[in-house]
Amino acid sequence: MARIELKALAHSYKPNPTEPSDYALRPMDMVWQSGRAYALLGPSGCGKTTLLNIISGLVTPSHGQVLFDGTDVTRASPEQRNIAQVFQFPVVYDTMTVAENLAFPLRNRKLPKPEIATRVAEVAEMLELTPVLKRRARGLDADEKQKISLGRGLVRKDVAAILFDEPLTVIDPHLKWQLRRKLKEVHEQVRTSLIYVTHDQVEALTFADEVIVMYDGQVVQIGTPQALFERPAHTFVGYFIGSPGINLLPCVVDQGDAVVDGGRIPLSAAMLQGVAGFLQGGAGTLEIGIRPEFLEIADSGVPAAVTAVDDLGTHAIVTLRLGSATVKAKLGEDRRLSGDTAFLRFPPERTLLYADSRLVG
Ligand SMILES: Nc1ncnc2c1ncn2[C@@H]1O[C@H](COP(=O)(O)OP(=O)(O)OP(=O)(O)O)[C@@H](O)[C@H]1O
Repeated sequence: MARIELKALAHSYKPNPTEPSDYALRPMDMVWQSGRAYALLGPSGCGKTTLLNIISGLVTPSHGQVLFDGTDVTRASPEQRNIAQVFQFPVVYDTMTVAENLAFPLRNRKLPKPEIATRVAEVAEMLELTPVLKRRARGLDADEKQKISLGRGLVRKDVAAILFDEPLTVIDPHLKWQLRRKLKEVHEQVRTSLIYVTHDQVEALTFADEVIVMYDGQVVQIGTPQALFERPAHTFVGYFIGSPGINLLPCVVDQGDAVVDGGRIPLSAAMLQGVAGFLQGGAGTLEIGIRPEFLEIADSGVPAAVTAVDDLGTHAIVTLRLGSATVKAKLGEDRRLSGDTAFLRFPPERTLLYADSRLVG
């Protein structure tokens, strides 16, 4: 397995890019540590597949370098980089048995037969394919075929990294959860470097040691699932991760408070210090961010009109109107609301400030 480094990497599919919007990937520097599981998360079109294909060698970047353990592989093929890949749709040989399919990458590398047999048995066991090992792939359903693809990705121990491009898309929803857990377990056993592309936050958060969130051709945050939830570095991360997403309220800063439409929210010294330079610039957008989980309904505070309460059994989502903005609060089942007006408290340690979409302080 390899430590993967991207140096001043950018990519445009256009021959003469000039505008930032001409780039599928904007300039980035990044290090992927050996042996970790990364999820590449973002909406459709943000550049995930382009980045994955640059790491694998299927696409040569228009700018910058890719290094594997310090060696420049920018122009090397996937075979030369020693990468295993699992795609969205199963890649299996229908006329071969499941065991032959799993053995294929090892036979290609001319491993001794006993070693191949042992490894195939191990991987089949991990993915619960043992009962069908002797069956031809042709007769199997899409779920089992994709498990074979996953197995072929996992079977070689000597790969630099295994790259997955939305591998669970074709899998039946009730099996997805199980396979995701399985992949995590397998990773804990093999500790190969894994990069897993998905647009599904649950998939990313349950699978990865670290999640890389992409938006509009840029990496906007790299962090543990907890960090992405508690301190989104960009408003997009706050909105994309969590359900419902983060509340964002346009504000101005006045005498140490954020003034929102409807009330004042005290800011910490660190936030005020962080935002000072931005305020001197005089232009741009400031927003208060708070997760629905952390917004409190108290006996006093910023008044807001309750517009809806959705009782979801274990908790309720309360929708409130604050000036011209709408906010949501997640309440435990022990909390009850009385009346049409609620008072909102913004706990300082949970309240975030964003300047032009970037976290301040
Ligand atoms: N071969 C190509 N030629 C030209 N433009 C491309 C090509 N492949 C991707 N793009 C463009 O590059 C941008 C990033 O696409 P990419 O497929 O990397 O995003 P993604 O995040 O993987 O999206 P999805 O989840 O839909 O696959 C998009 O605007 C897309 O239209």
